[in-house]
Amino acid sequence: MSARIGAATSGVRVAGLTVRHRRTVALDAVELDLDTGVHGLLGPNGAGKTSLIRVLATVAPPTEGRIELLGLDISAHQERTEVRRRLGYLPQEFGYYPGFTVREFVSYVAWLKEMPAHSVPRAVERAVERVGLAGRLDAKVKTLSGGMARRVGIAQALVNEPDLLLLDEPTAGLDPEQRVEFRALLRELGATSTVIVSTHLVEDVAVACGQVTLIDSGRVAYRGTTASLTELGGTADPTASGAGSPADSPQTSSPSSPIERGYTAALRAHRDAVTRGKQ
Ligand SMILES: Nc1ncnc2c1ncn2[C@@H]1O[C@H](COP(=O)(O)OP(=O)(O)OP(=O)(O)O)[C@@H](O)[C@H]1O
Repeated sequence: MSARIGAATSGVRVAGLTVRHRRTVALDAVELDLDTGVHGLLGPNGAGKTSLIRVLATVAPPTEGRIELLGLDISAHQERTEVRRRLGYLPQEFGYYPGFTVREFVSYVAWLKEMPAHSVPRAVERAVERVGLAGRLDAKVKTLSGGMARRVGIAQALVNEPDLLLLDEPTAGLDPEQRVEFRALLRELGATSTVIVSTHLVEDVAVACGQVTLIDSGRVAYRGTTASLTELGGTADPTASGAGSPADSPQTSSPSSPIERGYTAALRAHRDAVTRGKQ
């Protein structure tokens, strides 16, 4: 049996994770250690967030590196199968059979997760209730609005009460009221599970996440608590132009909020260190 990265039986342990898409290095020797709680994954477009979530969801293999999820080594077939039963995953774009109702679609995912048949009907109703769609259980998914379909995507990720929940841009398309409710749901889930949320909305992180990981050009640029990133923003120069083009800035309703300044300051410090290292 291969040596373990850590002794923990929960959370995420990643060592030397590299992901290449042809010649593009999407992740470059990433080290991560995440435990129970809600973890925000931030970073500019193309930073490598989706590549990371896809590898953690076991839908894409790493090019190099070791990954332990819930104490299990996902390079081993049996352990990977066990992890898949216990994780929930919302991809950035998810597909469904057009003829499925919400109930049928979420039940289908429960079946894929090999949940005991007797527990499925109640689990499906509970997951759909949690995303505020109880009244639409028997509606066809294709008849729902984009935001509602996104919530169905969140429901399918929750149906097995996962120990590890991976959400790629879950709030994209949600209206403000739904976003507020969803962030409360995230906090509730993070009390007992490891939840990783990739988002462009700094408010998602500020309100729902205890910890932040900032990725830039495939590397971890910052790891810390949401409070420490906000604090970093409190000491940063609010007039500083930041880490680069406006596309580097996360979306926020308050462009000069302390956490956004913290994001920009952390990114700039990381890039300065990378430049110094090259000199
Ligand atoms: N299938 C692919 N083939 C080639 N390159 C890819 C592929 N998928 C991703 N990439 C590249 O890998 C890098 C990381 O992409 P990734 O989608 O992981 O970033 P991201 O942080 O999720 O971006 P965004 O915030 O825009 O969703 C980018 O340079 C991207 O162009």
